[in-house]
Amino acid sequence: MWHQRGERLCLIKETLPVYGHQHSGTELGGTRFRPLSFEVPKPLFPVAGVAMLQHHIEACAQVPDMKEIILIGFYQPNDELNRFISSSQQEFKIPIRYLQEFAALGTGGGIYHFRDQILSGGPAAFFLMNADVCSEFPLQEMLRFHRQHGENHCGVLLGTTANRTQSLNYGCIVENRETNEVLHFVEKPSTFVSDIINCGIYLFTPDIFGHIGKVFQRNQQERIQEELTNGKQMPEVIRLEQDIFTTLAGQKKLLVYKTQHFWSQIKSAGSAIYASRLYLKQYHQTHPERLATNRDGTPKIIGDVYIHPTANIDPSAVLGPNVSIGKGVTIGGGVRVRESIILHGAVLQDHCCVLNSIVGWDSTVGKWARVEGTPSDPNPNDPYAKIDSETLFRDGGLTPSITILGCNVSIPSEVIIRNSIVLPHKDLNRSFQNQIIL
Ligand SMILES: Nc1nc2c(ncn2[C@@H]2O[C@H](COP(=O)(O)OP(=O)(O)O[C@H]3O[C@H](CO)[C@@H](O)[C@H](O)[C@@H]3O)[C@@H](O)[C@H]2O)c(=O)[nH]1
Repeated sequence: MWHQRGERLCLIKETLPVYGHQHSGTELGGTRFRPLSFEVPKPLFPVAGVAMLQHHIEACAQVPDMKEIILIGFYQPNDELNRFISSSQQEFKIPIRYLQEFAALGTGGGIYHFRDQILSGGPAAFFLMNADVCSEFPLQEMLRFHRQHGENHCGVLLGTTANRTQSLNYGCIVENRETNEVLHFVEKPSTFVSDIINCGIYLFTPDIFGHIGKVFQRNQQERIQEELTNGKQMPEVIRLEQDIFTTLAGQKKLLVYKTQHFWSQIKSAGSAIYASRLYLKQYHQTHPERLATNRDGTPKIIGDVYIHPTANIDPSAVLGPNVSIGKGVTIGGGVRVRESIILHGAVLQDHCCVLNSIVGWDSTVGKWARVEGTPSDPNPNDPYAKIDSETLFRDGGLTPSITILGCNVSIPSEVIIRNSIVLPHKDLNRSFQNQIIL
């Protein structure tokens, strides 16, 4: 059946409220990503030089017979998203469409709502991915695994190993080690369930919609009742994890494919710097042309560095490791940048130093200034540690984290900005430490 129809499509789901406005309830579309998500929807934020979503799209485009990519969100499409879609279509030679939900329908509700579009063309299976993850996206391996395991199951979940404490922040999967069937699935349990966690990357057959449909019908009764009693209209929210996986676990319907390759969530701005490091490392195999090299008359490069071809960098600057320099950035003499993302149009004046920071679009860092943050990397001594996407505040204070300059911020010469978040369009006149500068 697979080969006869041979059609596949890929969905990348993301809740994309317009520029970080929040929907009630859950953390959606970039609240922990502020102030950067004021300027650009989180999935378009550049990680290792390209939009976060481009990494998903590149992985999909490499799967043979991939026919289409659909992006699902409830964000009003704007010029930036449209430009991204059309340039990606051209570059990767694959149709890409954006489907807008009328409300946040939940991860299962969204795909169920658009099931006719997803199933048009009779796909044998489709991938579904969370937009806020970075991964090597072993899609072809998942496909092989799916084929090897016959036709009874309706989904393959990508799993990875986490340590016991951090596993509680994810969907936890208990598997039958011989058959790889999912025996139990618990979303963010309060006590330890399993060290195999859900990566938010799935391969489904169309049968998944039968299972979502049953939950939809059941909820429909409750919705009608609610409407009659309270006059309130409730959207058809269905959570893939709690409402579908938990029920299907133990029924031989779901399998888990465990990856040894890199994977991380991208929830906070700090995790974008970590994700950049992972992708830059991967470029050695996939895109060596994106990595800067040491040549005469160019800045000194240490480790993995991405530089947009339009950036103007003084040869006496020293960059890296893990640095991404965006379009049109200007970097003066003697500048040092390490573990940072410099967004397009930013200017780093002579001899300034930028460490563990994100410098926003069109911001300026003055001469001899120092912009520095605290990295939020996973514990390097624990092979299964994941990045902690901490909340902004802990014990009444700002959690030490990377420094973020919003767009069009101006840092004067010879000041130090440490562990701070500076909102857009600020003209600072002194040093700051551990502050949110509004
Ligand atoms: N289109 C759409 N997308 C949604 C909706 N709700 C959430 N999403 C998107 O789905 C992704 C994950 O949703 P979250 O609700 O933020 O869940 P999570 O805490 O990241 O946990 C999920 O991902 C983990 C891996 O990163 C998993 O371990 C966990 O089981 C779960 O799937 C994000 O990209 C989020 O924007 C919705 O109503 N509509």
